[in-house]
Amino acid sequence: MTTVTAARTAARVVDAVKVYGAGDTAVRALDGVSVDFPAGRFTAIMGPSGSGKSTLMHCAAGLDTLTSGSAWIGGTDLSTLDDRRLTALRRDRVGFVFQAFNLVPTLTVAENITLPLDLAGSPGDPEWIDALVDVVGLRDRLHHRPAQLSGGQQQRVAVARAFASHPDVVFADEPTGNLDSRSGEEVLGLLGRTVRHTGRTVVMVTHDPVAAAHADEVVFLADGRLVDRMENPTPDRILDRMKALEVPS
Ligand SMILES: Nc1ncnc2c1ncn2[C@@H]1O[C@H](COP(=O)(O)OP(=O)(O)OP(=O)(O)O)[C@@H](O)[C@H]1O
Repeated sequence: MTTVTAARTAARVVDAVKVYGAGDTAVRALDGVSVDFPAGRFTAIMGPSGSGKSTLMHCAAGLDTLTSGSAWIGGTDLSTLDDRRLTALRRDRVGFVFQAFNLVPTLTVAENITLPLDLAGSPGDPEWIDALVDVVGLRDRLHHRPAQLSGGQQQRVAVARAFASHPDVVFADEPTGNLDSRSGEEVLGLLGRTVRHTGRTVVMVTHDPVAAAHADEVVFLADGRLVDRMENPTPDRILDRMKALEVPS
C-alpha cells in the first residue's frame, strides 16, 4: 500500500480518465479530471446529464476503477490495493448514501445504523454513535423498523449509518432523489450540520441546484472535464452556471 503524509484532503483524483467500452463505441466519461475534496467540507458535484458525475464519484470512492490516473482516499492510492484491501478500505474509511435508502427491513433503526460495524465485527465508538443518533434526530425511533418511518426518516438512518464508522469521507449519490422537497431539505441540512459539527467530509452528486447550494463548494463537470468550482454557492448562481454549461458552444 502506498501512503503519503496525511494531507487535509479527504479524497482526490488526479488526471482521472475513464473510458467505457472500446473501439467505435468507446465513451470517454472522464477526460483528465483532477479534483480534491478537502477534509471537513461538504462538496457537491454538478454538471449536465452524462457529464461524468456518477463516474467520478464511483471512481473516487473505489466502487469502480479508472482507465488511467489515480484516485486517493486520504494518503492511500486506491490502485495499489488488491480487492480484499479495497473492500476493507470502503468498509472502514468510506460511507455511502444512495438515492434508495438501502436499509434492511427486518432490522431496527439502531441495528441498521450499526450494521456496517457489526458486519466488520467492530464495536465502533458508542459515544460517537450515540451523538450521531441525536444529530439525525432519531432517538425516539431507535426500535422502529424502516417500514414504520417516513422516507425522510429512512434517509436520516442511512446518513447515520454512513457516518457510523468515522469514515474519512461520505459519498452521497442523489440522496434526496426519492424525497419530497421538505424531507429533502431536512436531509441536506443534516448532511451540512454533520460536516460542520463533526468535521467529517461529504461529497454529493446532485442534479438539483437547491440541493447543491447546501454544500460549502460546488465543482462543475461538463463532457468529462472539471470546468469550474464555486465557493459559498447559492441556487441562483448555480443555476446560472448550469445554464451556461448546457448551452451548446
Ligand atoms: N457502464 C457504462 N457503460 C458505458 N457507458 C457508460 C457507463 N456508465 C456511464 N456511461 C456513459 O458515461 C458518460 C458519463 O456518465 P455518468 O453516469 O457518469 O454521467 P452523469 O453526469 O452522472 O449523468 P446523469 O446526470 O444523467 O446521471 C455518459 O455518456 C454515459 O452514457
